[in-house]
Amino acid sequence: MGLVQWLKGQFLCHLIICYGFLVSGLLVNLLQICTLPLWPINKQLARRINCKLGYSLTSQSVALLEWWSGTEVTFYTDPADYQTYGKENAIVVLNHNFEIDFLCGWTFCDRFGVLGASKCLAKKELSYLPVIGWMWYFLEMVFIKRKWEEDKRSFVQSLQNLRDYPENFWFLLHCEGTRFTEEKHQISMEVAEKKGLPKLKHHLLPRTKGFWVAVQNLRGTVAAVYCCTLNFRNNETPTLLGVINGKKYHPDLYIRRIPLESVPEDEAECSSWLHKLYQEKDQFQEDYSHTGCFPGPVVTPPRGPWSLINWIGWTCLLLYPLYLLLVQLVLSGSILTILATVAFCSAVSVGVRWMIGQTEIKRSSSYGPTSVAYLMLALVSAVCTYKRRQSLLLSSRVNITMLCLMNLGYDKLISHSIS
Ligand SMILES: CCCCC/C=C\C/C=C\CCCCCCCC(=O)SCCNC(=O)CCNC(=O)[C@H](O)C(C)(C)COP(=O)(O)OP(=O)(O)OC[C@H]1O[C@@H](n2cnc3c(N)ncnc32)[C@H](O)[C@@H]1OP(=O)(O)O
Ligand SMILES: CCCCCCCCCCCCCCCCCC(=O)OC[C@@H](O)COP(=O)(O)O
Repeated sequence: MGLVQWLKGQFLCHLIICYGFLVSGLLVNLLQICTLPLWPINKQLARRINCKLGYSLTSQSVALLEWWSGTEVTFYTDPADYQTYGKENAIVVLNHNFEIDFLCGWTFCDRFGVLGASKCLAKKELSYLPVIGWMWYFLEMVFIKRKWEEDKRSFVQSLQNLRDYPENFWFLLHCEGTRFTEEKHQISMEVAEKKGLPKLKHHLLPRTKGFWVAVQNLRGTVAAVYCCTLNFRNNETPTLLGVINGKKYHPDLYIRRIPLESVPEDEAECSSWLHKLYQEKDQFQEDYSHTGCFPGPVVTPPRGPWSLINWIGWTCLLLYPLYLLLVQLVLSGSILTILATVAFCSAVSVGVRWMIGQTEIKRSSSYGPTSVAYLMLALVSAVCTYKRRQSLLLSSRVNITMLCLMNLGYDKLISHSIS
């Protein structure tokens, strides 16, 4: 292992990275608050400033991925479509299997100059995330509780607000609504079976309402749907901690541009259209698992220097006061100052570790399969692991129990808990 690679694994380096991200993030949040008085006077200017501030923070993670870990996303796309990227608004549909899929998405945004303005349909919990979540609030991200009756008004309103957005933006939708786990996949395929839809091997069944509402409300604003399919070579399971440790991953991203006019307006037709799209995406993933590549030529724009320049700029700016503080600390020899510094470093480290935890699939929400069905499956897998020899017998027993419950009229309860 080279010296540089060794350094990338050191806690002190991680502490400096996290300190820079957290403190610059809080400063960005503060500056965003300062734009509040500008909104009623010049809303478009306030939005543009927020895009720049957003870029300044988000691009740090792009720099971390591209320059620190050396991860290079390979883009597969039609060269004719490539010409339009970054020059129009788009709805992006992306699979949700990996802990760093948002980072790879940001790289794509950065390469085409839409990183500061990029948006997504995100679960409400993410809006409370310090630094990132607070920043998103000012960038007019759309947050939902994933309960349609409670969401529909604010969802439509947030989409309508984007109609006069002053910068080109991409609006990311993970139609699966949650990250892929084996349990969720199993339940989701039971729903597919009930609905008479073909089973998917690599995706959860997409939830179609959000996509339809987004398309309907953004017609005339958005020019196309970008169907994006992400996978990693050699069955890599990338993590944000891996990236921070300087581990290099090999993501492949296949992008297809679909003009918005070809998406049906009628809700039922749009829903079938999306299901068909996911069946195609599933086939791409299946082919990828055999061939190790996506269809279409590789067209990868070169990585730009700006994310790195911005990152180095912030780090230098913030390390200087930290350096002064440390010198002061050594000179003073005061136990109180030393304790305060240790407490501060610990808080930074714990805070960022907690944020990183939000990206981990093992901490994924129980959205989708819940209560009865989910608990049953969890129970089955736990028991199966513990008592391997009896696993077949037990799982079939639980399946029989579920069938009995359905026959006893608990069908509604089970399908409600599934949804
Ligand atoms: C590569 C390029 C990248 C570009 C990047 C650009 C920008 C990046 C910017 C930021 C990056 C940040 C990344 C952060 C990511 C955060 C992502 C998230 O938070 S994902 C979670 C939130 N998002 C969603 O949930 C979106 C998907 N969901 C929907 O759209 C839903 O429709 C909904 C709006 C939430 C409403 O859901 P609801 O369930 O109420 O309604 P639906 O009609 O859709 O579904 C009901 C329907 O589904 C059936 N059902 C039941 N169980 C299941 C199941 N387990 N799976 C599938 N379907 C199920 C149920 O029977 C109902 O059927 P029916 O209507 O027939 O009765
Ligand atoms: C220089 C940069 C340093 C970086 C230091 C690390 C900082 C930590 C960054 C935290 C970034 C947080 C971005 C959160 C995005 C998480 C997206 C996500 O994966 O959400 C999950 C939802 O979609 C679905 O939720 P589940 O139902 O699966 O539950």
